[in-house]
Amino acid sequence: MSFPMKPSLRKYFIMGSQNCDHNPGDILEAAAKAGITAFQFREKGPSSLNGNAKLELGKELRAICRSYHIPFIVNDDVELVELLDADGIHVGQDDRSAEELRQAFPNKIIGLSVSTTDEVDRSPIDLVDYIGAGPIFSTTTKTDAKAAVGLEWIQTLRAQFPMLPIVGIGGIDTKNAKSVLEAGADGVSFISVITQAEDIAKAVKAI
Ligand SMILES: Cc1ncc(COP(=O)(O)OP(=O)(O)O)c(N)n1
Ligand SMILES: Cc1nc(C(=O)O)sc1CCOP(=O)(O)O
Ligand SMILES: [Mg+2]
Repeated sequence: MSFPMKPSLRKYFIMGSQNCDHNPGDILEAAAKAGITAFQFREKGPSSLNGNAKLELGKELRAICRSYHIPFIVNDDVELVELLDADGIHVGQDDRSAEELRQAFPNKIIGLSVSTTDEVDRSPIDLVDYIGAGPIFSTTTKTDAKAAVGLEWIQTLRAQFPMLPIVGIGGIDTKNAKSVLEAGADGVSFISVITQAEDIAKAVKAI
């Protein structure tokens, strides 16, 4: 299935079991029902699952995305992309290169993180489908996140790449999401604003 890139980035939810204090499938189902436009399976960091447990959770979350017709993107794990027939993969500067991924997956969505102009200069931007720009605001969800780069980073990227699909990430919540779009992003990606929400539907709609 193919997905239009910019609309898919509008409300891009990211999650792994390590982010959840109750069933991840129930959280994704509630978020999908409420209108998220893409999902990234990011099973990573302290207390995350490995091996078969990761695969089984991935299968469950993949099926939910299929039933809501939203792209299912895997973070980092190339093998899992194949095992789950994911719609795409998101990688950072220290992960598998976008060149290799484009060769392996000519028709899948490839997302790449960029946080500095040096990273942009080193990256094959023309080979990827979208870029993740962040952390826009400070975040405690990713333990090795860089210092916040601010909304100026979105403005800089948008000026350099007028047509490129861009999604902001890091510390995005119901109050500041609009400012990320106003700075020029096509969408926002977020974890804790949903996994820690008392009312997931209300939070997705507010974003
Ligand atoms: C949409 C989006 N943007 C950025 C990231 C961060 O990717 P990366 O820098 O590879 O860090 P990890 O997520 O792998 O810890 C992302 N996952 N998604
Ligand atoms: C996975 C991730 N990547 C980031 C980056 O800046 O590249 S920030 C981040 C965590 C985002 O979680 P929250 O929405 O809870 O702040
Ligand atoms: Mg990564």
